Amino acid sequence: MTSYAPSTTATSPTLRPDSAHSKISPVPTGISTLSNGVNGAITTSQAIAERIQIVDEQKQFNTHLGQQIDKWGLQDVGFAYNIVAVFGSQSTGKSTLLNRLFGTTFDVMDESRRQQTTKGIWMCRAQTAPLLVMDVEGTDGRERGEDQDFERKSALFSLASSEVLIVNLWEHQVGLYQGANMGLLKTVFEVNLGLFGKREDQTQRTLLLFVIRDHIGSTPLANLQATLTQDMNRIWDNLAKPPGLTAARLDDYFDMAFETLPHKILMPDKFESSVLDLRKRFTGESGTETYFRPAYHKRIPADGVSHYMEGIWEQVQSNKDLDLPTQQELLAQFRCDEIGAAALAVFNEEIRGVRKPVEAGNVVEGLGAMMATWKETALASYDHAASRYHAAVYQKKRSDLVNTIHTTLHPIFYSQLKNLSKLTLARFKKALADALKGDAGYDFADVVSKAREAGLQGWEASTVEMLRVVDERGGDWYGGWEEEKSLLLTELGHVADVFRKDETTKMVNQIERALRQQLADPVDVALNKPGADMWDRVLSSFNELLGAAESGYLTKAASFNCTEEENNQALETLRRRAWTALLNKTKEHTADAALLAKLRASFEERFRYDENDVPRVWKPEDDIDGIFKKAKDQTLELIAIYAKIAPIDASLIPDNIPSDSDLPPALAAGSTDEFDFGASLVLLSEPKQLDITSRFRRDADAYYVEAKRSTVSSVAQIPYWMYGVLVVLGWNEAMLVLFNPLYFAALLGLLGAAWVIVQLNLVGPLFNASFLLGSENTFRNRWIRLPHDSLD
Ligand SMILES: Nc1nc2c(ncn2[C@@H]2O[C@H](COP(=O)(O)OP(=O)(O)OP(=O)(O)O)[C@@H](O)[C@H]2O)c(=O)[nH]1
Repeated sequence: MTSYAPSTTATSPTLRPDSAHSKISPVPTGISTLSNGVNGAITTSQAIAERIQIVDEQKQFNTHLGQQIDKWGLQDVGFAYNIVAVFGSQSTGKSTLLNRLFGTTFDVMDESRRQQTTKGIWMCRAQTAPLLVMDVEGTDGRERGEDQDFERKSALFSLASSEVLIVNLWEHQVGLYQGANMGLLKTVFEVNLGLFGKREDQTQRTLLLFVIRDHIGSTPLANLQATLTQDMNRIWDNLAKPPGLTAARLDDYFDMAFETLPHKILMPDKFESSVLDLRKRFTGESGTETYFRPAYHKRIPADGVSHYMEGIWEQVQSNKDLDLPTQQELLAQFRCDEIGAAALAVFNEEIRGVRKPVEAGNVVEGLGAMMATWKETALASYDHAASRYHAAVYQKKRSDLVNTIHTTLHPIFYSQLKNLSKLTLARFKKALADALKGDAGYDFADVVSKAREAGLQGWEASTVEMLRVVDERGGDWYGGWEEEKSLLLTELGHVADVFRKDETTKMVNQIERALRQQLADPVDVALNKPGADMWDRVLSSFNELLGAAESGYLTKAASFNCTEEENNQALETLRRRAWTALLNKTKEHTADAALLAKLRASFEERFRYDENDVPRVWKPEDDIDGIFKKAKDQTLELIAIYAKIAPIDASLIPDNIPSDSDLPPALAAGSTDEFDFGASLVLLSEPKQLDITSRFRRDADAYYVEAKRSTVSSVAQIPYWMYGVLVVLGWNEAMLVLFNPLYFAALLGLLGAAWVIVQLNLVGPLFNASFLLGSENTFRNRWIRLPHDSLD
């Protein structure tokens, strides 16, 4: 079972860090917190003092190692850390040495019980340096008996991860070739050959640091070193080496260093000062060279150490061949995936904010720059942590990450493209509408080209910004972009066509309106002065104005980029409308009431005025009948003139006014009745002419009767003798009235009424009323009695 000791407090009261020696404290005083120096994170001394059993007695690996490394503040230091492991016989003061050297908190044996304390493999962080220290269970462990399996596995494990292997031994063990240490060294050399022997690149080395304890001083270090070197070479030479490595030498793989420490109990002061000196060789204090050389580093980034060690231990445990390059590659794959996933999680969180609005059809401003930033941030975060791992794996996973980022961004890119196209089209429409709002004075082609140019430029600027997110691998992005651009251009063309049609129609309408106004006066003048050349005058004006309108249209249409067919259609429409306008104008003049008024006026002019334009006063000797007949005949001739547009000069009749049968169905469909130019020349049908003729005759007859009556009234006189007859015959009646009180009273009443009428000025109105009544009766009687034919 794995165990995890989170604090310095020992789990057993008998197992406590050695603190008996007050001169050198395991935790340097005055240091309460430490910065790991990489990301500025502060790690407390309490956290640093924590230890962890990474492999327990049951040979289980502790999966909390990663968390502990993080707590020690080493997660982000990359390669800026070191690992040292200690080996040696049981109870040779290994833990004591490590605690003294590095301020670690490994358990130290209780003197009174003398039993093995370190079980499995423990790890601590050094107090003053980014150094991981491994305390390995003592070899020849009494509790494990003859089980050499753990010794081999822990040696393999330590060699695969540590830079420096401290071999801890008593002075008296030196030269004992058959001793436990020699067995340990043999194991170390064997597993080292298995691990690093087959590598072509033999730069991977390990430092073997022999620390000779309880050195009395009688045998100098040089002699001890020579003995140990001799022993090791002998072990190396006797080693059964794999084929191809028979010539391999010990110093091809190992560097050696030797240190002695005085007796801890007998020479405590010397012991402590020697430990202090030794510590400097690890920490580099006082500028001394350290034991840690780059060639010893196993090149495992600190954040991958736990996973790497777990993998190594798994391999070691299952007795499989431990292939470090494969382990490093596996670690790289695992860590690069983890780092990539973390970077992607942040990336996905960032794009979440724009995904909805873009999918809802909105354009997100500056999306290209945002996309680039998100991608850069994700890759920078990936590169920062993953670039320390196996180069090929790092590159491959980076490429996968880039692809995932592109795939995630692609739908957003595509939606943004579509939204930008929609926005560009809307802006294009508005720009055209605004520019064409005013009166003429704009060049349509110029307006369209400028608006299209501006729209396209904006679209490209925003979309190209997004394209920068992908490199040459974003082929589908570029393809989609090109496709969308050509779609947009087609759409812009359609919109411009619609506007051009509208503008053409508007222009034709304007020209038609102007033409109608210009046509009104000449047509009025001509039709109010009827005569044989009346239609010549009308059509001359019409042709002149239509010609001007047509050339006006063509001048303006030059800027519309219209096709010839469109121009022809527009001109045909214009001609047709101009003709309709002319017809409408003439119909105003040939409407019943208007035409009758014209005929009456013409007749009156001829009948009631003489040759000198002086009004006629009819006398009995005048030839009323003759004058009447002539005036009437001349007036009746006008009806035929008004009835049809028929100029004397037939060439004045336009020959390019299209009938419905000449027009394409789309243009002809607007009218309800089918238009035929030839038929449109006839303004009054035969029945209509007869009707007008008959109505005019009645009016003319009235004039005739009036003329006749005026001659009668001018000759009527009462003879004077009639007044004498009236007095003689009425004498009796007058006397009767005067002398009869009743009649006399009635006479007085009548006189009174007459006086009132005179006073109220009612004489005139009463006279007029009685005259009109009388005239009406007279006319009615005469119309009834006078047959029309008698007047012809
Ligand atoms: N003579 C002598 N005794 C020492 C020295 N260092 C430590 N001791 C004593 O040796 C005993 C074992 O010390 P540990 O540090 O527990 O030894 P260890 O090798 O870690 O023991 P295990 O972990 O059980 O293998 C303790 O009682 C220490 O006080 C030393 O330099 N000389």
